[in-house]
Amino acid sequence: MASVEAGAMRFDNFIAGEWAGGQSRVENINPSDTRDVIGLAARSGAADLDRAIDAAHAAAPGWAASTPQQRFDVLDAVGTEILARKEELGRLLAREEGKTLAEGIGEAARAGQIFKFFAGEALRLPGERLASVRPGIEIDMRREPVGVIGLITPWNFPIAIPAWKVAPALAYGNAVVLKPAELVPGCAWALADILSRSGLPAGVFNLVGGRGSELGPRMIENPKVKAISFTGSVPTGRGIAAACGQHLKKVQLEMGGKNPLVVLDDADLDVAVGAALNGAFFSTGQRCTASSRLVVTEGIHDRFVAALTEKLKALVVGDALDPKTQMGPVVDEKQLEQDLAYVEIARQEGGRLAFGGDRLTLDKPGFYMAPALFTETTHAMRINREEVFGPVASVVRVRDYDEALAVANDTDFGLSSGICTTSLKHASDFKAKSQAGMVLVNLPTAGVDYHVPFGGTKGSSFGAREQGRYAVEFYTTVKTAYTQP
Ligand SMILES: NC(=O)C1=CN([C@@H]2O[C@H](COP(=O)(O)OP(=O)(O)OC[C@H]3O[C@@H](n4cnc5c(N)ncnc54)[C@H](OP(=O)(O)O)[C@@H]3O)[C@@H](O)[C@H]2O)C=CC1
Ligand SMILES: O=C(O)CCC(=O)C(=O)O
Repeated sequence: MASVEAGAMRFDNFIAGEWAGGQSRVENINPSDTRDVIGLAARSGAADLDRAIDAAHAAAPGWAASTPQQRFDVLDAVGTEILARKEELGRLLAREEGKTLAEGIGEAARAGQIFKFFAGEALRLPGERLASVRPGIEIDMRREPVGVIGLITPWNFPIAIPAWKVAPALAYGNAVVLKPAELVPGCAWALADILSRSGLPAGVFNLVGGRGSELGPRMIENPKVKAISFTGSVPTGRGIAAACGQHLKKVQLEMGGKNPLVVLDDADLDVAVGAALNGAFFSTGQRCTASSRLVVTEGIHDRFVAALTEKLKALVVGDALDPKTQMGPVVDEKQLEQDLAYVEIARQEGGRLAFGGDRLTLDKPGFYMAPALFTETTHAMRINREEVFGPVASVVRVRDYDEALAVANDTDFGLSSGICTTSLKHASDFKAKSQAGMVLVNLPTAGVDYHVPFGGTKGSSFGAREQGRYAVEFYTTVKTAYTQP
């Protein structure tokens, strides 16, 4: 068994049950210290992808015919190994993505729990039986695997997002080709390594590294691929949806967010500040569920801003692997430039920079930035309309709950939303009227459970929900069978 702690690693493709290089190799760089080359990852060409799809296509019927017990055993074994190795995997994750060590370990554990959850779901494949409107006929509705599914994943949750796509796909009897983000090949490779020893037949799971802009369109065009599940940016997601429409392919998209956290006058200040700090800045703000808009009523506004600013001053930014670090680096230079550009845009729009927003020079070369908090912003400003995907949050001051709700809903996105209040009336009203797929009361808008549906409304998501029991919708197709006994 290869160890992910070993020096310079090779993150190969995994195709038809065998490890293979791609067309070329690309360096996997540590964003906390760019001198640290974690490994060399396969950059695949069209032929590599085609081989992976062919392998999945050949293996799909066998896996579709596997018993629930076989599926349970594989997924349970994968979950057990991930959980047993969560520190080591979390370390690899923190090293390649820049999340803190604690966050990395937490995410690895979440991936293990997801496999355990879907191991159980493999035993509980739902079906339905109804009487026919015609006499003497029985109807049953059964769920069958879709076939070969292409999974395209982003860099910000390098093990949890592959896990929450791969685990249900396998639990419901599909074969998969996983194309992870090029920035984070290590975690996908580690997952493939664990799957390779899980008893899964060759070809059911395939890993192909490489450029999404080249491999993605080719994957969608291939008639052997029956469905695509994607998490990433809005423009890429829209392009994938259009291409899948062209090829009449099932598609599921999880994209951006501009998630509001409403703070009302009657909120517990410590709870509100804690939720904002965690929701906006943990994981360096690189979460589609990040609380990037802080919508605060005027009675608590100044106290909230002062208390949050104090927390930000004390937040330790540094190397993700240093246990003292509370916020790691941004994932790469391109994302850092995007974050800094939005700080400038917000300044020019008239936002007041209450804290941070500068590139930080630490004792090692990395993509460090001070968390940025803007105040005096309006919801018409670009900083409140476009996803930054970094440690940048802006406060919008509002009169009362009604205005807060209107501002919270005035967005093209609808992934998650939150409210901090001690009023049951306002909490209940917000849960009913917030136009988001996930609503949280007195909690951060990010960091959600693994066993319940994940997804949003409006421009944030498209297609069936991910995670929990609801994942069955995307990863199966329904057959209606009539019998006259
Ligand atoms: N909602 C979310 O969870 C995420 C949102 N984002 C947002 O996206 C911005 C850009 O990040 P980025 O990583 O470039 O996001 P992308 O949407 O470009 O990447 C997500 C995944 O899609 C792949 N991909 C890229 N182009 C295509 C294509 N044409 N067809 C199919 N797949 C493709 C990527 O591969 P490759 O890595 O090779 O490019 C990656 O695996 C961020 O600044 C952030 O705003 C980013 C990550 C996650
Ligand atoms: O907040 C979470 O728990 C998950 C966030 C996520 O999936 C994402 O940012 O892509």
